[in-house]
Amino acid sequence: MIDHLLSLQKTEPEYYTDDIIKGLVLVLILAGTDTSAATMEWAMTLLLNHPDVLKKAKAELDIHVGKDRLIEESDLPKLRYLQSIISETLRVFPVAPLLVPHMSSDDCQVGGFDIPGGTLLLINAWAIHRDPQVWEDPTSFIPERFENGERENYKLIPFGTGRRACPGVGLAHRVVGLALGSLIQCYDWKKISKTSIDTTEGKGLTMPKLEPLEAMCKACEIIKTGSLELENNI
Ligand code: HEM
Repeated sequence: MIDHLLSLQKTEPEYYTDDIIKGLVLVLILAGTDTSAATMEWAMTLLLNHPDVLKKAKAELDIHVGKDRLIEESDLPKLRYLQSIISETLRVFPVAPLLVPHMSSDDCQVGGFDIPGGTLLLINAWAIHRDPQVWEDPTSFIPERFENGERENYKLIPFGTGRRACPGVGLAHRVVGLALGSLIQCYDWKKISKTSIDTTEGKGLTMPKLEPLEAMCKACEIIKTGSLELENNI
């Protein structure tokens, strides 16, 4: 991407100054890292609290990737259950619960309410995702709900919607999918205590867990075979 911006600098130097390029790269790092990392932490927490879901995800990986090689980005479209886990995690714990503030550029109507131009608008995605009139059993973690086509627009908006929606949505799904898939494929996971892991939300720009996740893991055989395979390919 930096290559692309630098080549644009050659054709439009008055716009693509070093400062603009630095700003673009900075915003991608700021908007893309904590959000993806926090989503991973919530996903692992939910999986540890729902071992049946974790087992089903591992079985899906066994079927579509196998035990002889590590998961690759190209496997992701086949891993529908893993994708449902990510969607369900983002539904229950959207890491940008109020999206980002928007301002109406003109007088408009939203949901029957008259909004004057210049009004600051906040969208409570967290509340929409947990609204019992919109979702059945909204506080439960049920990735299966997405297997039945539960994907209507405006019900699930962890990335916002419309022309100011998150431009990193595709990258986020790939990064979280690959990282989460790798953690599930390569390790056997366990909680550190018998009780459920606390899922209280803390405060922060991207909604963190109040208590950072602690868990135990044991490396699986695939770590050895997968690393050997990687070494041979280098
Ligand atoms: C799980 C991961 C992520 C979540 C939940 C997330 C969520 C969001 C949300 C809610 C917004 C505001 C949308 C709105 O205004 O209504 C946003 C904006 C944005 N995101 Fe993401 N994001 C994620 C990952 C990423 C990644 C990986 C990148 C790029 C590397 C990225 C880049 C951006 C940028 C540049 C904006 C500002 C867009 C604009 O104002 O036009 N995000 N994101």
